[in-house]
Amino acid sequence: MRGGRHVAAVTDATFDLAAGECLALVGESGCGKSVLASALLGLLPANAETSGAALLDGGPDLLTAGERTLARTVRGRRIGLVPQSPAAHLTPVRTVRAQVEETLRELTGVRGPAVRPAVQAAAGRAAFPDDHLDRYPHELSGGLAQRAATALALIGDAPLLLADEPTTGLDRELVERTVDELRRHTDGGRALLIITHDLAAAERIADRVAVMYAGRIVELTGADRFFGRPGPRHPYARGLLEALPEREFAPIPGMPPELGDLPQGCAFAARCPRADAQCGLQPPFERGVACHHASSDDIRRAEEHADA
Ligand SMILES: Nc1ncnc2c1ncn2[C@@H]1O[C@H](COP(=O)(O)OP(=O)(O)OP(=O)(O)O)[C@@H](O)[C@H]1O
Ligand code: NI
Repeated sequence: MRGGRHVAAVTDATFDLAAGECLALVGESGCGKSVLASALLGLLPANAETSGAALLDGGPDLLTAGERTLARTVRGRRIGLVPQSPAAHLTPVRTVRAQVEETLRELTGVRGPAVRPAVQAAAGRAAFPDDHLDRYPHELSGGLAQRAATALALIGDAPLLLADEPTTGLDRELVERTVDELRRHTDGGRALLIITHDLAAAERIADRVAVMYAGRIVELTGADRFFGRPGPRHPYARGLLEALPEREFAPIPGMPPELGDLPQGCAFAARCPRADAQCGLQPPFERGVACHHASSDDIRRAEEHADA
């Protein structure tokens, strides 16, 4: 950034995603979720730098692949994207129908009289109403723009679908419908990375959950363990769950640190009830969690279970 300042938007993110699997990426606003997803598609802003590698099914490294490769063979075909701000990604001067038609022609080869029913089918997958297909993006509510973007992203049946907050602006019933449709995407061995603030949606859809905090994945675990027993091991991940209205409804005190000014050690220490001197060192990510106290927590929780 200006003045030589750097923002560590994503650091040491390591994960895999198997065919047929859904991974939910959660964490509070600004922790780097969208940057992580954008990096996989070569859609980072021009001032961004990456290192490391991202491999999809033996293809080229997505982080170093050229714009031509990404545009011709990756985006839409190998990796679908439901963008976080659909209104900004839809082409403003063309109707939803025109955009769905173009995507269908490009990705499925459908032609002639088959196009019209194919457009309706594609719209229907994302619960986009037929009678709004001839509208322009600016004529849509936020929720409808979201559904149009989801319909477009599903068309290619790409082996990997990235869905960045795909349920923003939808009511609960539509959230569940959308989430179930996205889950169906994983049938037949396709993978789904869903980014969401909505832990109920994550619980409904995910096989595994990755929790990000201040640019790092701090916990990565099975959804059953995360939402059920024994629960998350990282204090931040536990705090996220406890903040839910249907649980403790207790917000995590304090604010996340500035990504341009991160502490040396654990970035959550300043807000963490368990923090001690050890936390001045960056905890390694080991066995699914980055916390110096995770293993003592496991023991304590096991003891509590035994008592109960
Ligand atoms: N190219 C850039 N230059 C400067 N800062 C950037 C750049 N890209 C991302 N950031 C910063 O990195 C941080 C992470 O952003 P990101 O959009 O990934 O968060 P997020 O987890 O998706 O949040 P939200 O839940 O609000 O969508 C933000 O603070 C953002 O301002
Ligand atoms: Ni985001």
